[in-house]
Amino acid sequence: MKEKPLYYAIRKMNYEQLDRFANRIRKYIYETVKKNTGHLSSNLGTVELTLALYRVFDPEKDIIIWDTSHQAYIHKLLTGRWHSFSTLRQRHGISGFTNINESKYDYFGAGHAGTSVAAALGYELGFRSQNINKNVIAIFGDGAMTSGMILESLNQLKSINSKIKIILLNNEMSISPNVGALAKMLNKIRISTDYFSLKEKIKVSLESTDVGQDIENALKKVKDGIKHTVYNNALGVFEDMGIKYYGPVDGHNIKELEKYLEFIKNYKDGPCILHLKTIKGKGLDFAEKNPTKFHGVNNKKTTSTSYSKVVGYTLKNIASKHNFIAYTAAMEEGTGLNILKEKYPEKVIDFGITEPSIVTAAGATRLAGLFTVVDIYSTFMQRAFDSIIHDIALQKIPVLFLLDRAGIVGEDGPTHHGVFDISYLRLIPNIEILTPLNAQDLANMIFTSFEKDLNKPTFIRFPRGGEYLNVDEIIANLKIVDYSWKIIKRGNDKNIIFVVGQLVEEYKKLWEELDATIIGVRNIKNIDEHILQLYLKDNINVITIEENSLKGGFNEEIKSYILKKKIKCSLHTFGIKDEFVPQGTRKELLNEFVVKPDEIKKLLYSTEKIK
Ligand SMILES: Cc1ncc(C[n+]2csc(CCOP(=O)(O)OP(=O)(O)O)c2C)c(N)n1
Ligand SMILES: CC(=O)[C@@H](O)[C@H](O)COP(=O)(O)O
Ligand SMILES: [Mg+2]
Repeated sequence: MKEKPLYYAIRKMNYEQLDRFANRIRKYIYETVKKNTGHLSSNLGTVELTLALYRVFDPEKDIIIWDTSHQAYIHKLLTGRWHSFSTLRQRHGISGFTNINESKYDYFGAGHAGTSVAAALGYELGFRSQNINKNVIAIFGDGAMTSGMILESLNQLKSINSKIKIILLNNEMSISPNVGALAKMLNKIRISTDYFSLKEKIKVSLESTDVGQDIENALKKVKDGIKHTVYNNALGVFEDMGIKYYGPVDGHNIKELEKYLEFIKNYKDGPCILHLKTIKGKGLDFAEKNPTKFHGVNNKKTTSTSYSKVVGYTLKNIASKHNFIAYTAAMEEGTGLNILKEKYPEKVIDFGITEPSIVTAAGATRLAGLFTVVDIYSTFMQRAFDSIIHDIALQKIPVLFLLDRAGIVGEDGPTHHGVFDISYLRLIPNIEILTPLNAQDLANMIFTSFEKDLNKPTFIRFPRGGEYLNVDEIIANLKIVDYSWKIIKRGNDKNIIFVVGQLVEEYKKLWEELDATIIGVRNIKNIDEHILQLYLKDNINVITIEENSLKGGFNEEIKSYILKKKIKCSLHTFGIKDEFVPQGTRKELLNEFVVKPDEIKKLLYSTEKIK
């Protein structure tokens, strides 16, 4: 049943009622993400803004574009998804991000950071050519602001005579604290305005005394200094680009927000930006104190050790012996590099959400003579495709790439599944793609890369998830390994199953059940000719299973080998068809879209299995 949007109702509320409603929203979001997983701190920081925004602007007519959109839950609640929000991030439920197929109020889908201003510009240019007059608003965080895409788009505003309205959410945080000069500049403005409100308070209580007067005078001098150096810088950056600057404004004061939103609504001379000071995690004490921990809430009470942690501990161990730099793109915690950083802060470099720049920089770091690691989620590495080809592979620079979250990620859904990397890497010459079979194998491959050094760019891909293991044992058992494929189980040689990477571990019970020979694939580009010669024969059933798109995937290596050698066998390929995988739990999606245990069994045990 279609729900009535709530944004009409909030226009009738007084400020007291709005405050109460804001609390109710916070509670609902918290209860939902606790149950379903999801993004907490960022949404707690946009409650008042979204309420004020939909009292001043009209989501029916005005084009409102949320960057990344992990903070757009309140937008969803107000635009007809209050009840269905209980299905957030579940299979067939409401997406954790904006999605144009979910609601007409979601004007642009997102999930990856930095696209909002480009999308706003595109809308504006499209409307302009059709003489349609609409407000177009882009909302992005201070973390997203430092991504190349936002900066490239801001650079265009004045020259195309844009009138878009920008809202900048400045909470000093990406997932971890923000990095870079722009973040520093914004933070300075926050401090200066905090100073102004502090000054007002002091003034009231001390004004009447002589001491009070002295402090007041001293503060005035400081204020003038700050005003000059800080405010001018802030205005400078935006206004020099031709963007009218308003702010900074308390992003949690609805009345104040409305006043400034009216300003930007009525500003018609060009592009403008409203700078808001927000608090990540606002309203829930534990989230305000630890916004990074509550950026993403995971409901799984698991004691397994994530592959990211295995990476962190392995690198930490290696760091006692090897000099190197590990680059991250704003994902220190997610990638486990925080573990390395605790002991070796100088070895971890966070450039923020700048994946292409990081890959290029890493190539040059390696040319400068230092072993270099780049640790980026598979889905975000898509942004760096040209850097990989043009800057790394073409020059054959031996950087070690760790592709975290390669495969199905689960509830984040189609924007975040890392199911294209085998395809987008397989076509690039000069590189190695490794697919460890389990946590120990992952640690060993990293260890080997350092001990033997690399002779070409090397990508190690591993999924979201982990194993029940003791990290100390993994570290104690580190050893140099080769990258050949492994016979996991010798069974019926008429059924040969090639399983790529960690699926060997995750589905080990299934492999035990099957009447088949199971081969663990640990290297995608250098196929193991020895194994293929031994096992691929006429009149057998061959199955490949990979957590990647079938187009361009590992299966194509086997297919071309079979064709080249003219082997007369049947080949069945399991992996992702030509489609985007929806959201759901990792397990349900793996069973439905990748491994499909029932189909495999049917294939092996059907009488017509060999064609
Ligand atoms: C291209 C890309 N890289 C990395 C991420 C992971 N990521 C999601 S949200 C986020 C932090 C964004 O910070 P900000 O825009 O300031 O939003 P906040 O959470 O602080 O409200 C990051 C790094 C992403 N979504 N897209
Ligand atoms: C919004 C975004 O891109 C990230 O916050 C992502 O949801 C992180 O997911 P992990 O929990 O896998 O680190
Ligand atoms: Mg932020």
